[in-house]
Amino acid sequence: NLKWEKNSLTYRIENYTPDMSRAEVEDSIDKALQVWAKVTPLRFTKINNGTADIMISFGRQEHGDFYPFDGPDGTLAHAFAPGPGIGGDAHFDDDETFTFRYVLFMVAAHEFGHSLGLSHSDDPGALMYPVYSYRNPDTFILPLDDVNGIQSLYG
Ligand SMILES: CC(C)C[C@H](C(=O)NO)C(=O)N[C@@H](CC(=O)O)C(=O)NCc1ccccc1
Ligand SMILES: [Ca+2]
Ligand SMILES: [Zn+2]
Ligand SMILES: [Zn+2]
Repeated sequence: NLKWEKNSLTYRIENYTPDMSRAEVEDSIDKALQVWAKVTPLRFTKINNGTADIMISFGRQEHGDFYPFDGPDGTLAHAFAPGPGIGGDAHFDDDETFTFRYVLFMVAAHEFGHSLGLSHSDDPGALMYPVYSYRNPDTFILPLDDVNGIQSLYG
């Protein structure tokens, strides 16, 4: 598992989805990062220009890397393991509707698990389980499998 060799990470939201207001997108992203910050020494700082460790963007189909998206459903997003350049970046498929069908907070929390070095879990209750399942963002508690995973890297 590749991991970040520093606890203070920057992130930048490069563009927004038309599905939600900018404030809602920023709030979802912030809350998704706090899920991981709560159980590690990691701290996240938002920057509004320049290159951040975790660059966050919405795109559809071919969007500049070798992993084109696939239209509605299927792949919802992908993120790259810790490292320079594209490492840590998270891309969200803008052909998804990130409000009703898929809650951005849930997808982002999962993607940031990858951005921090986690791969998929075979525990169906885990956030890092490969398939999306809705959980209420206001009452969401990071499952133990994910806590163990992230603390094995940054604990
Ligand atoms: C092979 C990768 C690129 C599949 C991709 C993924 O896992 N991204 O992290 C993805 O979008 N997976 C779908 C499920 C699938 O394509 O079968 C998904 O729901 N990912 C978002 C997710 C998964 C679990 C919890 C919350 C969100
Ligand atoms: Ca898709
Ligand atoms: Zn991409
Ligand atoms: Zn995933």
